[in-house]
Amino acid sequence: MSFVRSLFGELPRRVNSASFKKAAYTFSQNTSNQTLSLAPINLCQRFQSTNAQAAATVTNDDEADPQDIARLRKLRNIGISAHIDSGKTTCTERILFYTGRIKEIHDVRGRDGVGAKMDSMDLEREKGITIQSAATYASWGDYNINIIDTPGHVDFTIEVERALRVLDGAVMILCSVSGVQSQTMTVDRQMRRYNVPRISFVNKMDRAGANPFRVIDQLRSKLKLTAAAVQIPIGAEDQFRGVVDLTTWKAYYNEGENGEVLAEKDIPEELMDFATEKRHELIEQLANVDDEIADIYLMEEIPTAEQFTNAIRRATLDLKFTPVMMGSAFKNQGIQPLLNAVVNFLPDPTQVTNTALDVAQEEKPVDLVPYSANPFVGLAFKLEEGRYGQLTYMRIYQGTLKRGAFITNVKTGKKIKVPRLVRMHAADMEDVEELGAGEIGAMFGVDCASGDTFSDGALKYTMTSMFVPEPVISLSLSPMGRESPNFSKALNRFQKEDPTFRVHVDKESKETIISGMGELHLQIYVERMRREYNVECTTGKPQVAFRETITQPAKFNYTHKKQSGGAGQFGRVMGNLEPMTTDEETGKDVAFENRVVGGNIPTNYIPACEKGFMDALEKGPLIGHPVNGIRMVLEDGAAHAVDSSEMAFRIATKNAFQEAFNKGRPTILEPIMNVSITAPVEFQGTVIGGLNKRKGTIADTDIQEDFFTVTADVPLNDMFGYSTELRSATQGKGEFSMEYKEHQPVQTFVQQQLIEEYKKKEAAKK
Ligand SMILES: Nc1nc2c(ncn2[C@@H]2O[C@H](COP(=O)(O)OP(=O)(O)OP(=O)(O)O)[C@@H](O)[C@H]2O)c(=O)[nH]1
Repeated sequence: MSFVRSLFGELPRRVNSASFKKAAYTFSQNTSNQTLSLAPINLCQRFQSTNAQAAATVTNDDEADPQDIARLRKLRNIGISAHIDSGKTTCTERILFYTGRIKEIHDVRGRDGVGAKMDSMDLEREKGITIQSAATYASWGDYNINIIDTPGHVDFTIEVERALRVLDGAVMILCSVSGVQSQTMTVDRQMRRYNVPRISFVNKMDRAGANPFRVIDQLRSKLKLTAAAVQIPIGAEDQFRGVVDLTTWKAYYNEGENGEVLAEKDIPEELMDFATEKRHELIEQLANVDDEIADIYLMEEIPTAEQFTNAIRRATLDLKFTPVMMGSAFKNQGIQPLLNAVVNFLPDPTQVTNTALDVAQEEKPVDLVPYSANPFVGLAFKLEEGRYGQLTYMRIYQGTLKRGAFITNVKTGKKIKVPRLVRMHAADMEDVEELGAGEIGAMFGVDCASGDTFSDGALKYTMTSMFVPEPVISLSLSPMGRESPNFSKALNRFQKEDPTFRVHVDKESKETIISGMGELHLQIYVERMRREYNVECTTGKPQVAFRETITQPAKFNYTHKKQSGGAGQFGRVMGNLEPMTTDEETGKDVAFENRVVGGNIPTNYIPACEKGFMDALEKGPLIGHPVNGIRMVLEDGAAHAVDSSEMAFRIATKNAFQEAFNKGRPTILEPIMNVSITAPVEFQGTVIGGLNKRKGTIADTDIQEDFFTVTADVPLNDMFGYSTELRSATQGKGEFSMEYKEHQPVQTFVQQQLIEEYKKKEAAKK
């Protein structure tokens, strides 16, 4: 049973590929910076898809403003995702430097104490990790690139999800030594979920043990991607000096103090054989996914640079191929060629079909048509508390967003004026008058929740929601000293910003409980509470987010009666409790169904029964954790002409639920984490022994050079204190990461233990 739910379920977002053969790209080579500029093309086939037309006045290039088309062709919205510490922030920093957006390079945890530009939160700079994704844009040649730097730590997965939702393409960064790591797999799943075309960048080519071809093998074997190197390295490890581009058949070296000069030279003689072999491999891989290259391959010819580029672009957009680039961000190598790859191989906004649901037409899916002349539709994909109030990040899917214009929040129907519009550059911003279709920017002073869709007011479109994982851990939280209104203000703000961060007040203990994706996730909010809202808090012990459910159906027949003295109470409910799997369409795994006929329970009491059901879900009978995976079917009942009331039926249903629950072979579910550990091989036995002790199920082990990687499924409840154990078991040389996999029933004896503990706790309260 899956307990990961999306709010409204997912709609496919796909790259429109069917028409690529007809709408072939023609490239002309621009030798100065090696980017290939796109000549005008006719893409009219793309939007003659079945359901797109309603909202668009402009549906194809022939009708569109040529200037708008030219702007769109030169626009890229990309995300940079990877396993933690692979160098995303460092890469982004270099991109900003080479594109002239920043004048100096400041490294992550750099000695200059400035920190990377993209890590703008104090906490990020201190910890050297990226927590919030920051948006920025850069110009490369005459291309505009919007970049979202995403965090790598699993606790911040929602940030990655959000970024991928609104981006058209992505760069997946891998470490040349560690290759495909646990988080790479998470990112891979996310990219597949949102059909995001990607290029791969093997970073840290300067590190000892760097081997990009081993990484490519892993992309093929572990992620099942058709991947091939578009470059080969010149020199290795600390002798790494540049790359040979297999498509242009030239060598490129970064020269100058900060690698700002990209020198093009002939391929060194000693690399000719290897380059030829790898070019052959590239052709072979492309031939498998592209007809034009297949023909060339059969004729034993070598594609021209243009043929290569067109084919790589086609296959990448078609999600059939990932080109692999390589370099060292830290040593300023290979970043300009990566930028060229971004503009050459990743789609512009018109090449990605984004779908919305038309609320006015029973949520019929409609394709959005990204021309600026069309009616406005945009998605608020991220909120941030900025220096000047709430900052709302917006992706414009069609139409134009103008400062001073009125737009409507489709969910609430509220019309708002856009007071201020900016383009983001990490914590800095630039005011703009308008943003066209396909752009990403931010608005000030707009009250909304993350995930809200805005339109011109006439269109009632809602964009598909984002995949929101269930929280796995919770903490009790209370402000130290005097109550401050800032406490609840901060909690409200954080919940609006982050759907994986949840807050509720335990009805009995009156404690505020926060839940999220991991200890670090929650710690960061506690810390932000202190720094940004001046509220110091104490926290309870982290608790695993258990769930309760039943495994077999059970009948209920319950009468709530209090008819002696004063106003009486009477309500009788009869029916069934049933186990329920997640409904694919709604994403829900709890439901209340009313099948009462003949008015045995008057219809005006049915909502009260449903409320009683919702009350019961909050606190399960076994250990007081929320109940999931359950349907309550109300079939019959009875009411009393005088004594029945909403309250009586609400109580009756809640009690009926609890009674039936205990008859339905109830079970406790716990979050199982997918844990991945890497350490030197000499510690393999100890590490695996440790995992066994923690009830881990080993899924895979892999040895590379002197390191082994083991992945295992381990109950989160058994992972407390693991980082300390791993550190001492591996002399500080082991690393681990974990990601939520699913909720699964706990073992019988664990269930007994948990119930005993809960009973004791409850008894102590009395
Ligand atoms: N040797 C070497 N180190 C690098 C390279 N790129 C980044 N690093 C280092 O790797 C560490 C992590 O780099 P970041 O850029 O913070 O990585 P990140 O992926 O953004 O990290 P998170 O945001 O925390 O996930 C830093 O100490 C960098 O200096 C590289 O090309 N070579």
